Amino acid sequence: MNAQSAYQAEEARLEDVVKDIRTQLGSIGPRYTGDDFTEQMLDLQQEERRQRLELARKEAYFGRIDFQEEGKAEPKPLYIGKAGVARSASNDLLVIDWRAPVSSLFYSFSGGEAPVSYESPDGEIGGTVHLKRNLMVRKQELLRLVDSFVSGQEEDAVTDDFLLFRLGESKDNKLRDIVSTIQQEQDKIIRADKNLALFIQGVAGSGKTTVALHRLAFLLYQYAGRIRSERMIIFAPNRMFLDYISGVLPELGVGDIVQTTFADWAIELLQKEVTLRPPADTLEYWFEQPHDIDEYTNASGRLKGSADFKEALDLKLSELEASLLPTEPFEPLPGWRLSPERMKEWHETDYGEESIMRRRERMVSRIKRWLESELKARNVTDKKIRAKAVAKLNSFTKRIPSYTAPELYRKLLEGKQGASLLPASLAKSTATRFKQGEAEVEDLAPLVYLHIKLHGLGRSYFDHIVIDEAQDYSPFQLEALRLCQQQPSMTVLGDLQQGIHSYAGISDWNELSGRLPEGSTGYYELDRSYRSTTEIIDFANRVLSGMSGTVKPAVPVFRSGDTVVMEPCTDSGWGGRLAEVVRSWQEEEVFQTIAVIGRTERECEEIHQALTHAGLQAALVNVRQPAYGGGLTVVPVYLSKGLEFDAVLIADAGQSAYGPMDAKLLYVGCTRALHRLRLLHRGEPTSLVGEA
Ligand SMILES: Nc1ncnc2c1ncn2[C@@H]1O[C@H](COP(=O)(O)OP(=O)(O)OP(=O)(O)O)[C@@H](O)[C@H]1O
Repeated sequence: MNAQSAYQAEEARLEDVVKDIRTQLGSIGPRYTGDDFTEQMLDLQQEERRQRLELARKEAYFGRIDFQEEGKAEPKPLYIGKAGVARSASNDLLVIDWRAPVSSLFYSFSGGEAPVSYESPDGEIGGTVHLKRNLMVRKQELLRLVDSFVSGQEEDAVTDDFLLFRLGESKDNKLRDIVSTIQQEQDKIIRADKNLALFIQGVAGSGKTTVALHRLAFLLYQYAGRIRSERMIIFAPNRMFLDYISGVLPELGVGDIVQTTFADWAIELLQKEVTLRPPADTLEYWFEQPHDIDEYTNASGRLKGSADFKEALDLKLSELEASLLPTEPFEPLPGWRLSPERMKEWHETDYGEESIMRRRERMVSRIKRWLESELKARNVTDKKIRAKAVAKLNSFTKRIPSYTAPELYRKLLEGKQGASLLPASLAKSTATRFKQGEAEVEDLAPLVYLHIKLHGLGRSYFDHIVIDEAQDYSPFQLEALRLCQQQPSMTVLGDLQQGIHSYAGISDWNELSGRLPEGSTGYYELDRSYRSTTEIIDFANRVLSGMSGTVKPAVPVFRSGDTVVMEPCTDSGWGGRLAEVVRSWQEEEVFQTIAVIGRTERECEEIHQALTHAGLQAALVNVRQPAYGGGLTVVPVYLSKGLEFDAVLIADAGQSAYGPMDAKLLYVGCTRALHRLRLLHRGEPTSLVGEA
């Protein structure tokens, strides 16, 4: 079939599919609003079907793969889309969901006549691929068709036309789904087994965040009925980032997954028993002034987040548990005796799996019940005697300790005991702060851990946990989250090379994965960067090479763009030049998002003033007002992490702005750019950039 008739045939099929989808949508009646439970359930199913069909109506499919299963006479064309659709009259599959086992062929097949296979619920299915076709459908119209493989025809070089087209587009202020162009190495992660804690180390722009979100959609499909979206959670570094990624799951037809920050989640779990010192104070401290290496190593966040601290608290918890068991008998009245041995027996046989304070509660009620039955058995009616017995009961049970997590944490950090757990001054200042009910971000992991050990999980049990920017997590945070699952099922992603919060995070993935049972973890690396042009990645790799330790350069997908420019400028001309560059970029009318990235918040204020003075309208992002709305943005480099912009201007890449300790920061700044990167520098350029 020639290209034109192939196009016409696809157009005709698309028309037929869209017509069928419309008919099906039209046949769905109004929503049920009554009280009948069965009707409500049916309505829910109907609503899910409606949403699936709506998704398919917009863009029915994006790919086709003709697969001839072993033993079958002919290949079968399979159309892959965001939602599976069966023909109304016959139940034939018109579109196959991208998450279905057979769809994995579309992502894993990279050409050739050799046999291929995929894992189905009934085992491995083998066969051969005859055609792989990408189809771009928008608003029910076929806009593009590209065959990346046709059996018997010579193969094109490995350029993925569709991917390059997609990457070349300009972006607004939201991350998007990538179902039509998921790459082989990404697909493996998305489809990996649920019952693992997957650790993903990926260079900047390798699609980690995107892949993790697609993985959630996959898990919900693959384990439908066994896991629920309300019991999945995504931890992201801040609310601005949460807003940035908020569109992806709805685009994939997935709702109801909690997306939050560790701090917000922890405060909620602790039932607001503490208030949080604004995280902005910590950020300001670490990013607005210089620090030496020792300060990072001995930072309070590292100490309180360490596995050693967790183990020391475990010992204290064991001591507390032991102290729950009365060593004295309970003797409410002369001659009446409940022995410690009996209480121990209750404790060990009946309350084994309960949380510490729940066991305490049960012990106290049991002692009460024992007293009640004794009073009854001995026929005590005299009110005075009863009151005496109850007073004894109250003073006896009061001696069995009871704590909330903040109370216990504070008690443990006071006095000599505190100095045995943390450096004395740190223990003291933390305990003092807790007197006012104030915690710092770094106290949240120990608090959550203590809370769950003391009071149990409640509703905070998770089927799956995603931790984004996990290089900024501490071992203690992982331990706290581990308590929220019976067995690890996590997607933990990040980039050690972007670990700019080294006053709290890790320097090796093993610090986190080593906390989990052997055999329960998996590790993947993503080296290809999809965000930026080759020129930008090559430049960022130069910055990376200045870092200490082993570094892994990002590998660009071949997409050439503008040369990266380093431009000297004078102090006096700086503000004016910033505005000139931005204005000229805006006049090109090709970029939807432009960022001017400053080193500190103070520098960003200066930049913002200069742009405003020149008549440009820019949004200023800072720690107290982190909101990203697209357009022109001025942002401190440490808040730009995770975001991306069509064009980036690093406001000052001079030696005084980015010293030898700042390679990760500058790397983060440069890798935010998709299509264009320029760096101004006042005075000497930073030595981190090295020689071209
Ligand atoms: N397979 C793909 N097809 C199309 N675009 C992709 C693909 N993979 C990643 N991208 C795009 O690359 C960009 C970077 O993705 P993402 O933000 O998920 O990467 P990341 O690894 O989390 O980056 P960083 O560590 O820098 O925050 C996004 O614009 C995303 O849409």
